[in-house]
Amino acid sequence: MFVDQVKIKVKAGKGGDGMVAFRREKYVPNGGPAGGDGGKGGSVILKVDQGLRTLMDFRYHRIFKAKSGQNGMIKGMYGRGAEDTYIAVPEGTTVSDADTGEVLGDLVEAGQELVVAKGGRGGRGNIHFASAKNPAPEIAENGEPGIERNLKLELKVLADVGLVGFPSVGKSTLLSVVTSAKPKIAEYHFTTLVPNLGMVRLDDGRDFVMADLPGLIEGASAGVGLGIQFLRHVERTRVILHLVDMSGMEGRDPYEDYLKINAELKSYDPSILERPQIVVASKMDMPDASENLARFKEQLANDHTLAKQPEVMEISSLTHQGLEALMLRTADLLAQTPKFETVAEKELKQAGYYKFEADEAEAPFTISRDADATWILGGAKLEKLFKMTNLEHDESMMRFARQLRGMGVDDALRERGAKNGDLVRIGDFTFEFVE
Ligand SMILES: Nc1nc2c(ncn2[C@@H]2O[C@H](COP(=O)(O)OP(=O)(O)OP(=O)(O)O)[C@@H](O)[C@H]2O)c(=O)[nH]1
Repeated sequence: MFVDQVKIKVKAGKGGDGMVAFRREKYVPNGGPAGGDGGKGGSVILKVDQGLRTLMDFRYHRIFKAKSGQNGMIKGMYGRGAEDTYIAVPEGTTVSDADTGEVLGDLVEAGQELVVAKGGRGGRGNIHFASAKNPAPEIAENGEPGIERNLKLELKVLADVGLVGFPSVGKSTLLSVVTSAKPKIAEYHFTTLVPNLGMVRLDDGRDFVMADLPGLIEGASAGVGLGIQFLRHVERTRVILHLVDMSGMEGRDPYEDYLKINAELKSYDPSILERPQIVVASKMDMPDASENLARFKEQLANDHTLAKQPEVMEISSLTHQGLEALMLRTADLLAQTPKFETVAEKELKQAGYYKFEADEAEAPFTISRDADATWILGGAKLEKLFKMTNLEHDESMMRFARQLRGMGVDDALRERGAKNGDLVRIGDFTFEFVE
């Protein structure tokens, strides 16, 4: 419950290509190799931004690409590395690979970063391939391709403010008028079977997440009804708005209800009652409301069992009376109340749940055979090597052939029955097999 979820695509930048070039100096007809390396491609990095509370921004922006590195240049000059692309995510975002389901990490601290797609390494220029045997190599690597992956971001939205109160006191209605959430409202109890969550945005720029915690009835803390799930959520909220219906329509005693709800909260976790709580007198547009409220206040004042007198505010979600004042006051209380970790969060942290394994495991090469008898080579490592091969220079191609041999591709082909002159294909590039 309360999980905001979105799928995005990230693509890291390709490394810049290495260059094949030679020194051109006066009086030296054929200088040594002077092709520089390509710069590294930009990575895509997720970073916690504490100003964000939801994954809402991703509804409109789902594809993120980092820039490629610059190609190597003549005179041994390196290509410039591309800048990394940062994606701001809210605190508490869990990141997984949408295709494999593997969890890549939990972003739980301010400023925490997670590299989700590493930029490709720059290809080496021909400077690096010179040897005594081959002083003027026409070999250069292309840049390594950037990693591309589909990610699933999940956010267990933590409510800052919890609405509690008996069924039908007007919790969903209040939530719907002050937030963007649009809960169903109906005239029977337990309309809201899953907690509703909404974001309140104030004109002064402050915002907070408010949750309707319905189903809180007597016995909920003992596991009766749906209450217990919602009580668990209450645990996380920092400010509690306790709605008390002043209409008197349901023939209930508002003061009795108020005490019962507090007793439920207390038996679940006594510390909940120590958090700031505003008693919200609801449905103040109803004829008897003022009278009921006056009596309620009197009862409060005369109750000496209370540790302290609660703050009472009046609203009507129908006429919008008092709503703005209530939201401003709530934001003020939030600003004064520190965040705290729940027991579950502490346990997770102690278990060391940070993972940092965004690197792709490379599959070995694969061999298959086409209908026209062409051998097809595949596999992540092999395809990457191929992409990094500069096809314009025979020597670079020969280097690739050596790399394939080194990986055991030749042997594997021979084992499968490949003969001299058979066609072998990688991607859209075809060549002949030579034993
Ligand atoms: N007159 C009046 N009626 C209201 C007001 N707010 C809510 N109501 C009505 O009270 C009834 C119950 O409101 P809900 O918002 O569904 O109450 P709830 O506390 O969320 O109830 P549960 O989902 O059952 O826990 C509905 O018929 C609403 O139209 C108000 O400010 N004034």
